[in-house]
Amino acid sequence: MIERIRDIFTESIQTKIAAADSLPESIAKAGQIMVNSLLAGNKVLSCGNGGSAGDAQHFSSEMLNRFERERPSLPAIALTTDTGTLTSISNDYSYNDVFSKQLRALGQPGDILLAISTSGNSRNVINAMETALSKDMLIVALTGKDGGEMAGLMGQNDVEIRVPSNSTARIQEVHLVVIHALCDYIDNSLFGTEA
Ligand SMILES: O=C(CO)[C@@H](O)[C@H](O)[C@H](O)[C@H](O)COP(=O)(O)O
Ligand SMILES: [Zn+2]
Repeated sequence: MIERIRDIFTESIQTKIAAADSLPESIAKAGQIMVNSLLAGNKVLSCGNGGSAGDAQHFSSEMLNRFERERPSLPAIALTTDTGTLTSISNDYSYNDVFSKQLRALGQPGDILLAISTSGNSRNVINAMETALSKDMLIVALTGKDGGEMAGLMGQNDVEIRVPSNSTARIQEVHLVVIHALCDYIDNSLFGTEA
């Protein structure tokens, strides 16, 4: 068991090293479209299932509260948090609609959808992306594996950040680093560079 535990750390580190090689350009592009959207008075809406729901909320907390420095609150909404809305949309329509139905009400042209799925194949996240496209929002997709169906839905100005791994857990671990890198990009762009 000790060896298994060591292997988990080693795999996580190796996945992060591979991601440090392949992802910085797409993370910078995603950070810049988020900055442009925030400067235009827009916001970031985030969604995902399971561990990715936690990631969606982690991102919105860092926007609404703070990341690593004192600065004004930034506008973000996690679509994963309102149990009344989530249960009633699932009950009356379908779990596939839980994010897209909220987005139809809350999404504005120029807003960003942060769509998080390790497989790229979660139907409710895909439906949210289709709604975002129909509302002239931009999409930042955090994916893994082969990008799934989500990879085929990206518009010209959208950004997919695909973690080079086939393991859901390892992909999630890198998604968290990506989220922190996006927060760092946003804070440094909007409020000045910090060491
Ligand atoms: O956290 C984990 C496993 O590490 C799970 O909760 C995982 O997030 C769930 O199986 C999700 O439903 C997977 O969805 P997705 O990442 O493929 O979109
Ligand atoms: Zn997990």
